[in-house]
Amino acid sequence: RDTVVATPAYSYYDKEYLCAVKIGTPPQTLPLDFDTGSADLWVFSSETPSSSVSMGKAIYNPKNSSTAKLVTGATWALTYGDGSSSSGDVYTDNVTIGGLNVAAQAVESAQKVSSQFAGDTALSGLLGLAFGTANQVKPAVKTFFDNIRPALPLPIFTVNLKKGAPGSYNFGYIDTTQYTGALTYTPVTPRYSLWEFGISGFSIGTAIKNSTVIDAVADTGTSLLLLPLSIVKAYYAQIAGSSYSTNYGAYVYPCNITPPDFNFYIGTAKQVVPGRYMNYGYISNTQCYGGIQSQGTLMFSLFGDIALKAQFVVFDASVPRIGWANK
Ligand SMILES: N[C@H]1[C@H](O)[C@@H](Sc2ccccc2)[C@@H]2OC[C@H]1O2
Repeated sequence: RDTVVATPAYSYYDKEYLCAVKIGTPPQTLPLDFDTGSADLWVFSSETPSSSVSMGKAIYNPKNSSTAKLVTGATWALTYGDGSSSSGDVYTDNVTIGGLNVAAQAVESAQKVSSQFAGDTALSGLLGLAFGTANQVKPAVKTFFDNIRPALPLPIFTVNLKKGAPGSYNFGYIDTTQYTGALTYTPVTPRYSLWEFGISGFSIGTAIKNSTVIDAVADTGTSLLLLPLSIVKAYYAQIAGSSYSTNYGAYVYPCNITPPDFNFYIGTAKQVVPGRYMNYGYISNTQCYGGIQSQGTLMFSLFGDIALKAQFVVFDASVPRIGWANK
């Protein structure tokens, strides 16, 4: 039974959520972005070029850990959906999250990071919570969740992100005080080693349900809610004064308007993303960046933080399946 606080970084628009992770002996604490959309635990380290390490950023230094061991010959390289990338070598070391400890967890040390990571002054790395088959270390290593799973009462973790406030990741149990109503589960098909599921339909504001199966991935490492272009257009058609900004490559809307709710259905259960959650930030004192954007050529929709922060979500590896509840 373990809980860890997820604090929004850049909290004026909740770009990402970071959790304190202790690595090494004595422990070195780093804020990591728990990412259900990838499966590698990598960190800024003493091996990361200093020009890529922003002032004050916490880094992992294996030389200061009596339990660090280099995994000879192991390497890793990642390119994420947003084009960011990182790569390096691998250590094993003690990793503790909340009260859960893995003695010889693979910790991937960054010897190279792309500009998106170098420019991110908040995070010190990522902790992947997708299925282990997505891990990019050669030869492959286990994810934190795969290592800790046998020690958990249930093979699950839950995600309770919040708008502009700290939420939590819980491992091994469901805290029923974190949601309202019922949890509704639907199967996960990990064909890309991701938490991929189907929604049975959607509705905008108070309109009736549009029954259409949509293939989606629950991704805590993605900030926005990315949907098929037809749905995105129908959504912004409900907001007077909204438009597609070629400057930003995104839909924007007048900040003084509260957008409609976006509702998605798990089976017959209606899951609500309130319109007040849709402001992803001011781009001027009148225009705001919409939280819903097009998934473009992606083969699935991406339920990122804009949707996740409105929900309580159970990532259950036993079936696998995913459970959703309003809160
Ligand atoms: N699963 C996601 C991942 O966590 C991020 S990597 C990232 C980059 C910069 C800042 C924070 C995180 C990237 O965007 C979508 C997909 O890839």
